[in-house]
Amino acid sequence: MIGNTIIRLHNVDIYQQNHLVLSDVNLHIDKGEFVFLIGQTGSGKSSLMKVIYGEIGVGSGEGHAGGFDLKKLSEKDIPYLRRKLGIVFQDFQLLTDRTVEDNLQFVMKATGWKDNKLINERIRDVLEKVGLRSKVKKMPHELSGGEQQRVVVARALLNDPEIILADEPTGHLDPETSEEVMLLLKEISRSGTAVLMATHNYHLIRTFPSRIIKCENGRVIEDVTMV
Ligand SMILES: Nc1ncnc2c1ncn2[C@@H]1O[C@H](COP(=O)(O)OP(=O)(O)OP(=O)(O)O)[C@@H](O)[C@H]1O
Repeated sequence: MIGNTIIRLHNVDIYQQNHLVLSDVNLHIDKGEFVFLIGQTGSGKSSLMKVIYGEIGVGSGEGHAGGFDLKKLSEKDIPYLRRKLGIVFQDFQLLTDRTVEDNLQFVMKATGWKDNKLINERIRDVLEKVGLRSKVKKMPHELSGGEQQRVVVARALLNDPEIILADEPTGHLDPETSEEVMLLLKEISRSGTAVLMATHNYHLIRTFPSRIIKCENGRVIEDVTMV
């Protein structure tokens, strides 16, 4: 991949089973960009993200993410691709039976970290970034919804990803807490990690003007202007 490009899809058709969800997708995301992904329910936002993290294959066209050629991706490449992507999805919440620290440690061990000293340092670094250093020993139920979501963002940052894929990260949060999480994601993009955030929350889109990509009628429209 050339220069600062993190994600590049060129003429890609995206299928769920045998159903063509999005055709002829062209998408380009650079280092440190913040991009909203919008579109009605069922328009293909999650499917697009699944292509980027290797859960749905690229058939026609070309796709690159985090330095990987998505067309040539093998099963054994997938964990390495995912280390370059931070994933913040609603169906990937914190494990409720262990502390914040143990949640983060669990992911690190699963992604190949071995040195306990480095693990502890990294956990404290990412919690510092999301403003939750003091909550390291707390159980998820001892945190507010917004704090839990910030821990999920911290977990996504553990492997210093090139991009965070966030699918409705504020879906369950009240307006004020949604803005807090949004500010955090914006700050993360300013520090160089791109963010692709699927949302239905037009208030956030108006409050935090950013580049917008839309899934509509089986197509991806790049650079939509909102009024
Ligand atoms: N596992 C699956 N098998 C078959 N079809 C699926 C599967 N997952 C999604 N689809 C279909 O693919 C289309 C796009 O779904 P997708 O989840 O990508 O939409 P979305 O824009 O993310 O929706 P939402 O805003 O509700 O999350 C829909 O028609 C959906 O029914």
